[in-house]
Amino acid sequence: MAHASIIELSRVTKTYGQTDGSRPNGLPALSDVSLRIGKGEFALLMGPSGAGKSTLLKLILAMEQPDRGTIRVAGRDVHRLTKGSIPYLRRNLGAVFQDFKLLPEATPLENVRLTLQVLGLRGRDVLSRAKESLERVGLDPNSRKPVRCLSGGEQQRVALARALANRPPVLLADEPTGNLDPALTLDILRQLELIRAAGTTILLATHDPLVFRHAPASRILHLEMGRLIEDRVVDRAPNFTAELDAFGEPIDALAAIDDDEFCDEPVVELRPGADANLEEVA
Ligand SMILES: Nc1ncnc2c1ncn2[C@@H]1O[C@H](COP(=O)(O)OP(=O)(O)OP(=O)(O)O)[C@@H](O)[C@H]1O
Repeated sequence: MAHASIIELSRVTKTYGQTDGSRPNGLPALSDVSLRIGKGEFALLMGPSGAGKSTLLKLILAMEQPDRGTIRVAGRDVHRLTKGSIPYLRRNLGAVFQDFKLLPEATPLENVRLTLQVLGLRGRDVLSRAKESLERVGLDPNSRKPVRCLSGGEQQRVALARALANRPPVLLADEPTGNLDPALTLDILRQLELIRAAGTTILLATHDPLVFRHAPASRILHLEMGRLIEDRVVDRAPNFTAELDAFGEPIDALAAIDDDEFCDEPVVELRPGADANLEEVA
């Protein structure tokens, strides 16, 4: 089925400055990359370490500038946006990076709520949206635990909830299952599939073969040495049950982890407007 494009790269090349530790000889991190991702797709960006996956995501987020080429999100060239429009772009793109930088002393709800405030949301909407997005990823919005007491998988879910709280049409995820065991990896994939089924376009970068085998992707993009060597439409029905049987773990492994013995440290209350914390979330 043809989709209208929501992300479009046209002949994009990106070289990092040679003085800051990039590849020798100024080899581009991305070389003449063109691709389109349709609305509602689940695109998997594969490739070994150093292939250029994070660079591609950062270019879409306008965190890096291309040397050449154009990058459009929902038809708008993200590198020609006025400064004032960058927050607009960020609001439309949810992002989960591996170093998800949650506030360790804050509860999941505080983490999500503060991010929404940084994005400029105010009023009653903030709390209800924060709660809704935690519920959406299967977490209890009323949990009083600081996130440092949560398991890796639970923390990753908080990061996902934070990226989704603003209901962005597109979710960019860079190794969102890094450091998670196989059962939790599959659990995150299941969450992502639910998010996609609710209408969010997903671009997930990974070099994890387990993710490659099980992500319910509609498109496989393969980068190597900065070049897009494969762009293939696939039709994969989500199926997490067979692999879980093999691991002998229940799919809802997180529910079992979430018990009070895990951490009994008190929560440090964050006051609304605690600016020192806001900077870390942004
Ligand atoms: N800020 C930077 N400055 C200089 N070189 C960089 C920078 N970021 C990335 N690179 C270089 O660009 C190339 C692509 O890196 P990138 O992080 O995009 O790859 P990746 O596929 O995401 O790898 P990984 O899976 O290890 O994160 C690598 O050679 C890397 O060393």
